[in-house]
Amino acid sequence: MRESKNSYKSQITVNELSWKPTKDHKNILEKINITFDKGNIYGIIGPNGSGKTSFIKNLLHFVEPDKGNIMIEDVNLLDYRRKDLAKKIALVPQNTTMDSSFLVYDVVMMGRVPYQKRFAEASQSDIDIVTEAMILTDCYSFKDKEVDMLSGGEAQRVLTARAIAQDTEWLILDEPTASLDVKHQIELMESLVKLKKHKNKTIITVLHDINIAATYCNQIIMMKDGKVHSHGKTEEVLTKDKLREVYEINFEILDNMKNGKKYYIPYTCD
Ligand SMILES: Nc1ncnc2c1ncn2[C@@H]1O[C@H](COP(=O)(O)OP(=O)(O)OP(=O)(O)O)[C@@H](O)[C@H]1O
Repeated sequence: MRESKNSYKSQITVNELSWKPTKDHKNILEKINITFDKGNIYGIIGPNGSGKTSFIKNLLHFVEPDKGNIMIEDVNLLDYRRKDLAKKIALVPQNTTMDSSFLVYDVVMMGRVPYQKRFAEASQSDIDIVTEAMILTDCYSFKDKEVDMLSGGEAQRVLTARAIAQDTEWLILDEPTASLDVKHQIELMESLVKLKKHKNKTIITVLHDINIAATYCNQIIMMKDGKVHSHGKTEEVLTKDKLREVYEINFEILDNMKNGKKYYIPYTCD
């Protein structure tokens, strides 16, 4: 891993990032410039096909930029060894079905692989971290179930527990609430707030639900057509004008008396 000459920064910096899946394809991501600072919960929002998942794939080095770069704490993402990157950033993927007969407990324990020597048994610390991650995501009661027997929402919680067990400073989630019932949506988002507050994690999460983003994220990145349309503090980004420009629909914005945040109601003109 090559260190840059600059002073150490606790940031992920995305510089002029452009990406296309093949040489002849048009750009899916276009000149993205953004800095993620530690200690925040970032919500990435935007319409279908605006490039949110493609952006995340670049952040995790699943694909490589065509132009620009991504620096993680002053080191180019492309220079990280896979195992070192797995100790820095964990991912909760979108809608993954787990087609195997592994037990829930074993899948969550896979989050500890970057820290374990080959063929070594789990340490007491691994077991404690895995247990804590399962309790936080409400998976402990079905830890001995086979994962291919789980409902979509249960599977999503197991994958979240596995990412938490990876114990990284950065946690990236792609639509983590998509298949969860309303109670588990709230519980998952509250567990992310706890991870930020008590374990010093920085969260970057793709969300479709603007009200969930408004309630739990203190920073928003709003994408449209492969570009960052606007980014910054949640209430400064989630304005009627900006939301209309991006989603092509109107929004009524109310005060949410329960939590002091805003509440967003979409509506059409006719
Ligand atoms: N490997 C690929 N080959 C061709 N097109 C791709 C590829 N990956 C993404 N795209 C296209 O890039 C665009 C952005 O896709 P992406 O999945 O990043 O959007 P998204 O904002 O995450 O969408 P959604 O909200 O529907 O999940 C889409 O039009 C998609 O079809």
